[in-house]
Amino acid sequence: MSDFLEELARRHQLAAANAYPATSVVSDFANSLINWLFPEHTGHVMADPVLLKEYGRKLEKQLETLLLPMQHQLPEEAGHISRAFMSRVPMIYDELTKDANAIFQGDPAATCLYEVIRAYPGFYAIAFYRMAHALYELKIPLLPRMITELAHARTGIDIHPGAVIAPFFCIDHGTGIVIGETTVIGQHVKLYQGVTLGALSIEKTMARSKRHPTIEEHVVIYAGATILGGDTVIGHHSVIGGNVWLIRSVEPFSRIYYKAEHKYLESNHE
Ligand SMILES: CC(=O)OC[C@H](N)C(=O)O
Repeated sequence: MSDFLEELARRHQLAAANAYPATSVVSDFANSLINWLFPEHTGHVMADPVLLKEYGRKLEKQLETLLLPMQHQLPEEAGHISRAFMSRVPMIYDELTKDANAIFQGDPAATCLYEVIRAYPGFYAIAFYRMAHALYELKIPLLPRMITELAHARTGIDIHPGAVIAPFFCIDHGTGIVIGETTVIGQHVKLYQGVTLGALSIEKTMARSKRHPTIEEHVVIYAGATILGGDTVIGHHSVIGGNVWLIRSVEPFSRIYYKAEHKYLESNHE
């Protein structure tokens, strides 16, 4: 056998030893959970409380089955983690209800909550993030990242499951938003498309440090702003303008705007 094929054989053996669930199985679980909590999302309604309870049990079993192949990498037994996750679901629901309301209140174009839940990419990305964050806190490897990447692929909104985001989080439009692993966001924060809450390009050895900014409550960040660094704190009630590049902290109630160096040229030609 050629060296190349031997190399591939080693890779496949290693992959078999690190058995993670198929992406489609993870996607099915994540979407089923959202539909259980918010039937508006797909329109698949289960009004009977008995059915709802059964569905909850089914989801718990589904998560346990999904975790079983990776049991040797889990801090606790798959069934225990699955139960622990399901006990957190009411809190996830509460936070998502607040997020949906914040999106509805924050966007004059939203006609009703149903529209936000059914059609808004921001709601979908936050829902997947909140689910992934709960699994991340339970120290489950890879799975949380798979879940946020499903939302990233669908919405263009990239939220790392490690970020800590308080409720009443509003994302309007959202395409191109990036929120890094150690970001902290307070209540009632609103982000527009293309915002990056990121890290400076630093050594891999700094991986466990706080690398991403802290955004205090009631901050609005307009399209295309880039805010970087673990020591960067955006004080509460600040407004950060579009295309701003910020790698330092700003006081509460700040107004930070991008000042163009070149004026637009106006043509007099007809
Ligand atoms: C969001 C971002 O800029 O992240 C940079 C890099 N992935 C890190 O986590 O440090």
